[in-house]
Amino acid sequence: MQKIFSLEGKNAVVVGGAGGIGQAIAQGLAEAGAKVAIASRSVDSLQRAVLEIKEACGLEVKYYTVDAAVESSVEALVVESVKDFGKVDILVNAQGFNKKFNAEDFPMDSFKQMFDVNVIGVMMCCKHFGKHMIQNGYGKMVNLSSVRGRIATKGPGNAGYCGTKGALDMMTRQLASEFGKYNITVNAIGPTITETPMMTDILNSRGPNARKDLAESLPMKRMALPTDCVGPAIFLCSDASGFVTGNIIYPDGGLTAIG
Ligand SMILES: NC(=O)C1=CN([C@@H]2O[C@H](COP(=O)(O)OP(=O)(O)OC[C@H]3O[C@@H](n4cnc5c(N)ncnc54)[C@H](O)[C@@H]3O)[C@@H](O)[C@H]2O)C=CC1
Ligand SMILES: O=C(O)C(=O)C[C@H](O)C(=O)CO
Repeated sequence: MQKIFSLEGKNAVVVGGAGGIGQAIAQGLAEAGAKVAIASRSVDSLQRAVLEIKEACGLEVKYYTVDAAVESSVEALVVESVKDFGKVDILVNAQGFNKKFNAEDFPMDSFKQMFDVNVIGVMMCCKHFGKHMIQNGYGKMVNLSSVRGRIATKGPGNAGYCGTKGALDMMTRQLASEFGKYNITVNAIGPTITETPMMTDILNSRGPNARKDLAESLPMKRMALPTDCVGPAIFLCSDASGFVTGNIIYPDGGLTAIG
């Protein structure tokens, strides 16, 4: 691997790293040379992910439990990971979920829960890891947004999710604006629908042709995989992106080009 893409000597925490896109990114960062920890709510899923990463690439990753929607839990994650690693250079926020309801029936508690995790949870991680990175004079933050932060769905149900990802995009730009002077970059990755646990039920509910139709609708004529986010993540976590901040990269098979 070219040296500017190497993550040797860097320590990374991937929140929401026990499955789906976060787990793929955690493995990718480890393979690029970083020491990696994944953080999520369930010990079982964390231990399963640690094992899967070890089996896939032979590398060990640490794990921490965190509820990223609870500020004291995020503060504890920062304290623990800094104690274990000495410093944290890279933060990936891959936590998030989607609950779909028609707008006219949207239960407001579900709407708020999405904001608690997808926006406020990300802000709390950027805030508390940000304090630590400011002291270190170095940091790379990557937030998992979505094409849904930029283009709405044709069908109903996504008012809450689109709202959270649009807010996340703008928050990412503002954090980039504030943290730039501390040598901290803040960027986002905006995938299109990707085959992960978050999307399984949604895709199954759309019938047997859902995946084929989805693939056909994209210029690149295939469905997105969690690994499609790995290259963008390594770029945004490495010195290769030294002067890139406040940006969103779309591993979307061309959807936003035609959307
Ligand atoms: N799968 C997809 O089609 C797309 C996903 N995304 C975004 O990518 C990110 C990852 O999504 P997926 O891998 O698909 O989902 P996933 O459900 O496979 O993974 C999300 C992870 O976040 C964790 N998490 C949720 N709430 C948390 C909390 N309060 N504290 C700590 N961890 C929490 C979950 O336990 C899970 O491990 C999310 O932000 C999602 O919105 C964006 C575009 C497309
Ligand atoms: O686009 C949809 O339909 C969705 O369900 C949104 C997904 O949850 C998503 O994250 C696509 O980016």
